[in-house]
Amino acid sequence: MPSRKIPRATAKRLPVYYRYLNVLLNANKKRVSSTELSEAVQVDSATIRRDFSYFGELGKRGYGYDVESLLKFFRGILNQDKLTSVALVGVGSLGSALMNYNFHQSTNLRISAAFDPKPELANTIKSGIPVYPASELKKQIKEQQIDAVILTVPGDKSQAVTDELVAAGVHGILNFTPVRLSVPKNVQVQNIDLTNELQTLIYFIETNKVNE
Ligand SMILES: NC(=O)c1ccc[n+]([C@@H]2O[C@H](COP(=O)([O-])OP(=O)(O)OC[C@H]3O[C@@H](n4cnc5c(N)ncnc54)[C@H](O)[C@@H]3O)[C@@H](O)[C@H]2O)c1
Repeated sequence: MPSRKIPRATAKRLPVYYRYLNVLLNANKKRVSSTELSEAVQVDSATIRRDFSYFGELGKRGYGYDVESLLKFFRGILNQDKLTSVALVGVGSLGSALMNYNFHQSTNLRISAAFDPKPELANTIKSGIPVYPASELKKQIKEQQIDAVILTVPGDKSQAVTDELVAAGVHGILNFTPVRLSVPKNVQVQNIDLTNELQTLIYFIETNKVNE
């Protein structure tokens, strides 16, 4: 798949489209219009058309989009065809919950290694995932060729751990810590901030009430 520069907001919507297209496929639907898609995924149809336009001519005017070919196309982009191993760093409350979840519904993502400095956790298997001592971080990440990491360490440890991850060759960090990490240009950081999400939700609840 050639690499294309697409806006981050578009990239974030792709898995949403992908999941809904799978629902349509399972319901034996052959095609979908951008209006139908828009209602189902709650993204306005102009945005959907613009998102899809980054990937060339995917649909035909008056026909809509062919569900199967769209899915095939997105599967390629989202790497759904190959198993992606990620590591988790920081096996505390949040880290343990994510390990227990381990993307069971997804066929292509799994946490294949976890790291923590606590001696009682080192070299154990937790939720089916090997936990290595933090001192082995660099070695294991390199050996297992892990590209993406879920970061669930305490905030004050996050930058030092990030520097180690970058040195080990990691290219993406899903950052659950409240710290804004500093990384080189070739490393992507996706910040997950539950407070932010909740505040956004509350904002929309209030706005909807005003418009009711
Ligand atoms: N984004 C969110 O919505 C959200 C929600 C809850 C917590 N958090 C954040 O997630 C992080 C984890 O929270 P928690 O409640 O699970 O904390 P926790 O203290 O239970 O777990 C942190 C774990 O990191 C380990 N650790 C410390 N230094 C490490 C290192 N160098 N390498 C690997 N592991 C190391 C600790 O031993 C511990 O097991 C915190 O930064 C917290 O602020 C974020």
